[in-house]
Amino acid sequence: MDTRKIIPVVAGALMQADGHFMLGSRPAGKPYPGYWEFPGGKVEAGESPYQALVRELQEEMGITVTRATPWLRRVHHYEHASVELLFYRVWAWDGEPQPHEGQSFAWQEPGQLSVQPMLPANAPILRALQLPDVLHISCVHELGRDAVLEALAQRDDEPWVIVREPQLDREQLAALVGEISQIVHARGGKLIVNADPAWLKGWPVDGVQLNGTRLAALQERPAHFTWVGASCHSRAELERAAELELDYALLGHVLATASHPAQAPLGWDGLAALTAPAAPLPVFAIGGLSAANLDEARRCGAHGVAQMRAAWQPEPAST
Ligand SMILES: Nc1nc2c([nH]c(=O)n2[C@@H]2O[C@H](COP(=O)(O)OP(=O)(O)OP(=O)(O)O)[C@@H](O)[C@H]2O)c(=O)[nH]1
Ligand SMILES: [Mg+2]
Repeated sequence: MDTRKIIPVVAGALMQADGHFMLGSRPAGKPYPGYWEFPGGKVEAGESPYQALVRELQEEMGITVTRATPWLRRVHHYEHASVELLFYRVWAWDGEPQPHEGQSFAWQEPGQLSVQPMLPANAPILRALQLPDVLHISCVHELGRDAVLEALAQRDDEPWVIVREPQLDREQLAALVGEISQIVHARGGKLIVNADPAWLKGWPVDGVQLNGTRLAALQERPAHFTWVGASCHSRAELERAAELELDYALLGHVLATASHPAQAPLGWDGLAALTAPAAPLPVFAIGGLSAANLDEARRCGAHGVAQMRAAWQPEPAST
């Protein structure tokens, strides 16, 4: 075990509306010069992490952060130091980024990095930026197959769909997944299935979603899937999912939902408490939510939201 002091660090991903984000190069004279990172630095004594973020981005790039939300937490042991990194996503700021320390800045597209090398601790963070804002969870057991397929066919984005239909046997699930795959993949989306990973061999899927029981039984991340998520309800489950290096967790339920009438919802405060100071892996808030709850979910430490019934119903007019 590493007994060295762990240095608290904050870093911010400046976000554009289309999902592009900014990296900066580390200046000469610091550890890992020339490596690309999210701008930020060490938290000073007496500062909150958020205050440190605002100060670092002011000092290093001359911008004033006006809106940022906690996103991911990660401990990494370098040869020069052990660090606990709190990553924020920065949604709004005043001023134009200026290299105050001789660095370079580059806007990057998720999954298509044009600069290198990256700081070693940041691989999972860069991968998290490929995740969408919203996951759509199938609801055939309530709304019927036709309603779900029709709603999907009408989408004009690249939807990430999780098929979760515990009432279906393996053969029925395979048939449904085949149909949904055609629509999702024609749109450039991703398809994840909540089932025994062993069932999914050879199926046209991009990932597997593990329920709590499967997560608890797992010794390592299931192989052969690009994306692996888990359904979590507690801090212990979140930590376990992060240890297994899974890609995301669904965390809920946040609001009262028809599918879990007997259990009390977490509420927004409960969600924030479970992720504070930042989640160990990307969290999608779930439970009675829709895309309209995205800002609130992010304020409470989530990466995004997972929507179930709302995914297949016409979107309410925005207010
Ligand atoms: N800023 C930043 N630091 C990161 C990231 N990822 C990561 O592992 N780190 C590590 O966290 C530490 C941050 O320190 P820093 O050198 O930026 O600190 P600083 O701005 O306060 O610099 P200073 O102490 O030279 O004034 C370094 O050990 C760095 O390697 C990242 O994305 N951004
Ligand atoms: Mg720095």
